[in-house]
Amino acid sequence: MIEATALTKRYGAKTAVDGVSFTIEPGRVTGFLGPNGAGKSTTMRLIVGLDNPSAGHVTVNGKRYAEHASPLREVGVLLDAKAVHPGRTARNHLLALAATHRIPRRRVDEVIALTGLESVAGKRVKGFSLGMGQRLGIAAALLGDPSTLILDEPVNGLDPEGVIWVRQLAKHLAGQGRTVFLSSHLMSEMAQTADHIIVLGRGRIIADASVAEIVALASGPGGATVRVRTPHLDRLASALTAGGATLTPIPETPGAAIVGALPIERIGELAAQQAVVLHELTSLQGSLEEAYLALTQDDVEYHAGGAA
Ligand SMILES: Nc1ncnc2c1ncn2[C@@H]1O[C@H](COP(=O)(O)OP(=O)(O)OP(=O)(O)O)[C@@H](O)[C@H]1O
Repeated sequence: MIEATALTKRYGAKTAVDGVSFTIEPGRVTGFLGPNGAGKSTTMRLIVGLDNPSAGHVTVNGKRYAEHASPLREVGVLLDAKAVHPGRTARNHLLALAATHRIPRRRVDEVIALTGLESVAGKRVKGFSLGMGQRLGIAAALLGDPSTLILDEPVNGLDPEGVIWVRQLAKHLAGQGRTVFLSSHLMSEMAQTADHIIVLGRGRIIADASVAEIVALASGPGGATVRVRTPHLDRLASALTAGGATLTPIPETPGAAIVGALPIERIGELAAQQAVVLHELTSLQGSLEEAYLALTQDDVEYHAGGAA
């Protein structure tokens, strides 16, 4: 179990993590979602004592990371898969780690097999692809057979087969009663992997709930989340926000926006009243990806009168 209380990290004037409190429970996969720069990596570094908090505290199984007699046996961590001596072979890297933590050699072979690295274990790490490096990082995290796993962007660089492998591994480890905490910016991936999700935005917790609850939360009172696309977004935005809707443009798709707090039928009716042509009107209930977008993009939200 990981418990953070009012955890804060400031770098000069920048507050990377801003008074965050959460509990990561054992026996389930908890996803840590947030856009780039939200503070996910900083939070993970604070958990494992690679950085000191400016305020607040965080414990793993009731103690600060550094207070554990053998941290590698308590907490397995993948933070930066490139932090490996490039001239060493994968097996020697794992053997060196095992030796410093009095972990038996046979455990090295076990994690090599578990992570599918048998064919490259004797090769130097500097020739490894990003995906192979990620597998080696996960092998190192598993070495001490820890009850808590913290993996920062573990599917980064993996091929589709590797992504499914990480997904199954995370679920399997949680099924054994371990605490599994994974970060990602891939909402669709998290929806398939995590039982519980914490969404971080600009250093603060936006949501801490099950996938289903997060989708419902983003839908807001009075209606599901709906995606619209029109050549006349400004006119539609005025009509919808006047009708009580929230509207968040999707920057990558001109004319598209996520609409909340208004039923899909009412959105269609208001568009018709204003003679606004719709190229798309889609109900997004059930899509964590769109929910996440609506939750984290509130800074570009149209408000009533703001889009005339
Ligand atoms: N050592 C540091 N010195 C100064 N600022 C930092 C430092 N580390 C992180 N930051 C800043 O803190 C904020 C949070 O960064 P962090 O890396 O934790 O975010 P993240 O959610 O993990 O994003 P990403 O997915 O891009 O890594 C960013 O604005 C970042 O620039």
